[in-house]
Amino acid sequence: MVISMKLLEGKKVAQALDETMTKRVEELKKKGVTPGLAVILVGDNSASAVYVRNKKRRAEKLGIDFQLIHFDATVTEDELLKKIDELNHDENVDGFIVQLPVPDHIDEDKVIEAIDPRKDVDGFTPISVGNLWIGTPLTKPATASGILMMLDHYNVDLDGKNVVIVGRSNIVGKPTAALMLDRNATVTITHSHTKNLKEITSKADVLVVAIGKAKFITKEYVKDQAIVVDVGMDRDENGKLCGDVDFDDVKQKAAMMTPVPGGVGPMTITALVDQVIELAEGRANG
Ligand SMILES: Nc1nc(=O)c2c([nH]1)NC[C@@H]1CN(c3ccc(C(=O)N[C@@H](CCC(=O)O)C(=O)O)cc3)C=[N+]21
Repeated sequence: MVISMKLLEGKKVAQALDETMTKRVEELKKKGVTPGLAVILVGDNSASAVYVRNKKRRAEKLGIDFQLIHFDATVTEDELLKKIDELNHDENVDGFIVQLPVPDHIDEDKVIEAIDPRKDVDGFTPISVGNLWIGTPLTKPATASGILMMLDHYNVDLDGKNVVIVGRSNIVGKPTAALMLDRNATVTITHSHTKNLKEITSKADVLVVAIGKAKFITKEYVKDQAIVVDVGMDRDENGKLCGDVDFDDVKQKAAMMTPVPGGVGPMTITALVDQVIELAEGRANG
């Protein structure tokens, strides 16, 4: 059997987009503005540490001023809120994020609500979410935005397409639905209580999977010649990084697919730094 599936290589797309973003940063620096990104990391979740390291590497490669604020897992909610208030008022920080998850003794909603929506480069505050859904986004959640940037790069037209999203999280499923609706796709969000999941996913022209279950999606879930976007960051039975999609099984059927790693992950970071540069451009233009 000949497999003609096209790989959606997020890593390569990210590298290509880095070139234009580097030029934008250079232009800003000529105007005396250096884009600033800060990341607050609480505790030492090893996956978070890897993601944050990747963000730092990409930001610095582009000439963005990157600041990591690393708190011990025992930090109090008040100390964290104080730091957020400081960053809200720091003129050199165009945007910042609080890397999730935060430890259980900290109220995640309270922390997110404390972020100034104008600096919310994650797009997680209630104001940001509201603006996203009425079609006037201030900022866009990075993973959702990164997926769109990647599909655009490969000229995937979403207009009128049947999109099925597996997973209803605030950080991936819901914002991806909002952005794809805006592109005139017909969007269905499925989740752990969905009945007959296979029947629904196998009608998808574009299937986006963000459930955090290693290799859950096998070819029975996928329509012939579908486009499959895998947001999972899981570990397989050998401890190796893999996605929510059983890549080797599904590749016989899909027209296009993202690998893990090297797919959505690098695009998430691209979307984040793009957002920071955009805010800095707003600052430079008064
Ligand atoms: N406030 C907040 N904002 C986020 O955007 C956010 C977050 N919290 N918490 C966790 C998720 C996850 N996330 C990833 C970022 C980069 C990779 C990434 O670089 N992945 C590489 C490989 C990573 C590895 O080697 O483990 C790849 O797919 O090729 C993955 C996942 C951002 N998230």
